[in-house]
Amino acid sequence: MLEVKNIYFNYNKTVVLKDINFTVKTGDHVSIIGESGSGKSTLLKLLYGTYDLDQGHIFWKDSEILGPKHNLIIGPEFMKYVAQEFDLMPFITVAENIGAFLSNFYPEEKQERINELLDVVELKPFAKTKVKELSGGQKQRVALARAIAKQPEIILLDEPFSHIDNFKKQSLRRNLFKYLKEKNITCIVATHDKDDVLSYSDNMIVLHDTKIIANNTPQQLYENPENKLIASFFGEFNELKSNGIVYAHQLKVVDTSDLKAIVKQSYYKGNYYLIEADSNGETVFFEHDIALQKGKAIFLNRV
Ligand SMILES: Nc1ncnc2c1ncn2[C@@H]1O[C@H](COP(=O)(O)OP(=O)(O)OP(=O)(O)O)[C@@H](O)[C@H]1O
Repeated sequence: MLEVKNIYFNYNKTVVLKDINFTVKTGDHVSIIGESGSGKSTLLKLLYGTYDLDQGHIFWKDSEILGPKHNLIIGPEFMKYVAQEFDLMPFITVAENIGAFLSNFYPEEKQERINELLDVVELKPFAKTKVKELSGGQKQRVALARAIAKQPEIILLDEPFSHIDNFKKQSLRRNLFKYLKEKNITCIVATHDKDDVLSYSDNMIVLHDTKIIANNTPQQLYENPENKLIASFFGEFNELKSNGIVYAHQLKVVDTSDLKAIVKQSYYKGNYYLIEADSNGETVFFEHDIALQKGKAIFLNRV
């Protein structure tokens, strides 16, 4: 189990994290979300022992994770951290990068392991390509494969798919999170993407204004968003005087209701339209299967 107890941290006297407490069970996946600058990357770096804490303690099982004042080498053996700027060796191949920290003692097993990892990140065709010739997204995939090569007990991922196109992202996300679950590797992901969270995280931690403002299952937070920050992470929403926070897909056009609105704009979204409307000076968003004429009066109800 990972235990984070009452940690405080500042950069040059600017407090970034205050009174942070949470635990993660072995094998669980937890995502950390929050606005840009809310301290997600800093928290991952603290979990890795990159900096000394101002206060508090971090434990993985019985080992305390300590910063550079106490350790010559940053990052404990059982933990891997994939930063936003991945640190690869550009002049050697993809396969060599992935195998760089694997033992040469059993060459056949080493090759098998590299092949397995190339499959997880879908880079088999690039095994012999030099890393300097890869795109940003391909490099990110090499960094992910290298991080899991020696099977850590816990992995910290900072925006792991940020450089990867949508076409590859879906399958890579499935492969990677499935692989980590199968191997019982605890995983902490800092992300802006709800798709990293909804299907794959056991818990979701929300950072805001130096503190944790929510820590619950993604389903619980999605279904009962306590505030606008949480709702906005999941999608387009409204804060209605009568109904509180309501997602756009929860409002439907009906024959009559107390919520009257005038259509302002229809946005094509593929399998639906997002409609922007005005209700007594308040902007309301809802989803509809066809575009609606600007100026049309409609009534909405929460479904
Ligand atoms: N090395 C540093 N020195 C000083 N301040 C820093 C340093 N790194 C980050 N900060 C500041 O600490 C705050 C938190 O930054 P952090 O990178 O942890 O946020 P984040 O939530 O990961 O943001 P993003 O989503 O944009 O990656 C920001 O205000 C940032 O400017």
